[in-house]
Amino acid sequence: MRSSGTPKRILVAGAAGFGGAITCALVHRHPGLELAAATARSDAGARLDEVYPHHRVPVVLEELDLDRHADGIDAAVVAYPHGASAPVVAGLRERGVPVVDFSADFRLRDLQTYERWYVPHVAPQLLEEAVYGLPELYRDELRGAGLIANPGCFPTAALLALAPVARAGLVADVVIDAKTGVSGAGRGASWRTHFSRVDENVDAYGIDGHRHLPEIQQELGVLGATAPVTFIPHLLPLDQGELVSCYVTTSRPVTQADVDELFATAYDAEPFVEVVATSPGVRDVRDTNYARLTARADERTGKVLVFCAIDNVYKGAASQAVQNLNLALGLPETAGLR
Ligand SMILES: NC(=O)C1=CN([C@@H]2O[C@H](COP(=O)(O)OP(=O)(O)OC[C@H]3O[C@@H](n4cnc5c(N)ncnc54)[C@H](OP(=O)(O)O)[C@@H]3O)[C@@H](O)[C@H]2O)C=CC1
Ligand SMILES: CC(=O)N[C@@H](CCC(=O)OP(=O)(O)O)C(=O)O
Repeated sequence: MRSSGTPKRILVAGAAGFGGAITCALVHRHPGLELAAATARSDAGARLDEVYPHHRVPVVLEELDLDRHADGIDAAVVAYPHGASAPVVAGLRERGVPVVDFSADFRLRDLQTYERWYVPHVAPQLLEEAVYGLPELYRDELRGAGLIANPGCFPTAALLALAPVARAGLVADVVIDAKTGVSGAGRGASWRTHFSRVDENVDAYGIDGHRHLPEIQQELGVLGATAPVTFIPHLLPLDQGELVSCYVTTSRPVTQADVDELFATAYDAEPFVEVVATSPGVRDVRDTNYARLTARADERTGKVLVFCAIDNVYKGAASQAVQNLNLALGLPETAGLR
């Protein structure tokens, strides 16, 4: 770690992926950070602005060499898929490097739950030190953290929508109806995300259980809500953007004034959560670190309805990682993000 006045040097591993590339762009333009190196496999040797011209980051992608790349850096972002991330994160932690991990490898505190939904864990010894990287819930723990598990995109939106009502002990049952663009699936093409299948189409997926369900349940549990959760994502013909519509059956009657007070108390001081009166849309938050939400007490049904829009690759991944880096490295939380 170097002196506090100089820019903090950041390694981005997995820089040729959607999330990694945006992280490089955010770090490149950040007043307090410097892109020390960006690594990739298939695109190694190419410049990032050849792979993604619109990000305009003229850095040459290199093959990851942990000994070389971990030397002289202040932190790393690992933007790999789950399973591939854990060994690299472990290697960086062994070398004393603070890490923000994009994958699910360190999000679930219970090893058995992780292995039930994902793959056998190769670095379970690090689970205990990992901090769940949702700054609105874990700000104090994120300051100076060594390992940050950046949340999934759906859990980010759903937890921001539900935290005020969960904390108030109001959740008796909740349905989370989520919509996402295809960039959430990463840069690898598949039939599921093929233009010819997605264009002019909408469908639900993960209806027998999506891997973000245990993550949402874990964090709602920390907030005191252990009620049944139904979570169903839908794929839309969008590139970036995510909207979660949450239908909460409440444990006691609530008025709109109650709901307004809960959300104002939770978010009035939050730099990246906008509580608005009108229905938020994904365009309202595109390419930003903002979560934009509205909450209603529905007098006809007695439910609380909360709608939250984020950009899945920004607040759902890359810009949230930078918010977390800012906290971990002692920089202003909003630096490089507005
Ligand atoms: N896209 C999104 O909206 C969100 C993504 N995430 C998470 O962020 C991570 C990255 O996602 P995203 O950027 O979308 O994914 P991409 O598929 O676009 O990028 C992942 C990158 O990881 C690299 N990679 C894949 N497997 C390995 C491996 N075994 N070893 C080393 N590198 C590997 C690939 O590198 P190469 O191209 O060089 O082969 C690829 O560029 C994932 O964990 C994802 O779940 C989280 C929230 C939202
Ligand atoms: C469209 C699409 O496939 N979206 C992804 C979102 C993944 C994500 O963003 O989160 P993780 O970091 O947990 O992978 C999905 O539903 O799995």
